[in-house]
Amino acid sequence: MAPPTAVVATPPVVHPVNHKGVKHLLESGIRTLPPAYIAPQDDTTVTQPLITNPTSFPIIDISALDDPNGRTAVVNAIISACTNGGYFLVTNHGIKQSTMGDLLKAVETFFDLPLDEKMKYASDEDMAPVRYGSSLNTNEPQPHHFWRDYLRHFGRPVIAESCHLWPSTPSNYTELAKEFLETSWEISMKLAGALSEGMGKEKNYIEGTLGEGLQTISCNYYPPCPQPELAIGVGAHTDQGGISILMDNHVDGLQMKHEGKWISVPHVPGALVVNLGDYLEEVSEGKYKAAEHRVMVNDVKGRISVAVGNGREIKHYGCGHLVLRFV
Ligand SMILES: O=C(O)CCC(=O)C(=O)O
Ligand SMILES: [Fe+2]
Repeated sequence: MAPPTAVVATPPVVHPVNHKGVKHLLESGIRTLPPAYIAPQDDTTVTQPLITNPTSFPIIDISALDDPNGRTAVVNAIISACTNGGYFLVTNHGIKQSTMGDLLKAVETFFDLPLDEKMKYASDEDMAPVRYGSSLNTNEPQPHHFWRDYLRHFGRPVIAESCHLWPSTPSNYTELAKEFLETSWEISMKLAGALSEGMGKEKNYIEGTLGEGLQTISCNYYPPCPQPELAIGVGAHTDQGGISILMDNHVDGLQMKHEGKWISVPHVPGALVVNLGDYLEEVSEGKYKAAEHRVMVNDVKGRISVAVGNGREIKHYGCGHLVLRFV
């Protein structure tokens, strides 16, 4: 009898990160996807029925949260959405629609800058105070890349000390990003109040566990992709932090997973997308769900999103410290 043949697993091919980004790659004239961008089929294929009906997506008007008569109904809606899937759309949240539009425009202008300008913000530090990059926020070798470029920096607790490091072009970026970060924190804390009540705790319970807090803002650009069925903008993941608040330019792509099915997030003018991260699931002992989500790409129109993660102070992340380099 022949001796059994050992089955040796082939190590995954790892690719160095392309710091210059997907937009630059596209502008170099590629017509087909470089192999490094081909995602495993399970990540990209729609294996489960995809629900696109906007009416099945929770939309919560939070204007009555400060009104003693209307508060209970809003609190219950927030608790219900966060117990079921950990995501919802929020309206009447206090961020002006003009601020949202202007910030999306400023982000688009940033990604349209010549590569040299953007590369001024490229960094090898995961925790650099500002970072232009592509794919994931890491320099570790990756089996495949995501079809996404990003600009990422911190808000709380270091806005005042670090905002002079943020992109100076376009000139209105800093003011708009500051406003979006500060208001996102206020909205998150209102939501955290409702969620604390849902846990039978004082309104400020969750906020009290965050210490001085930590905010990251990710401005994401997903250019049109020559072979969108092979690539993924961002693979399925949950956010690490507490409450993430996101807006986009109404180009499809973001999907939430609910009971094994991917649901496309609908576009409602002026609304923000809220999704809970791992910490909210942890602090609520599983009552609230961290929402698994991913971003698909298309071959027609670039998607831009701005996402703010609002979470616990940095010492809880086990990932070192903010590297505040004053350049
Ligand atoms: O761009 C999006 O819609 C989502 C981005 C995202 O999930 C993230 O930055 O964690
Ligand atoms: Fe995310």
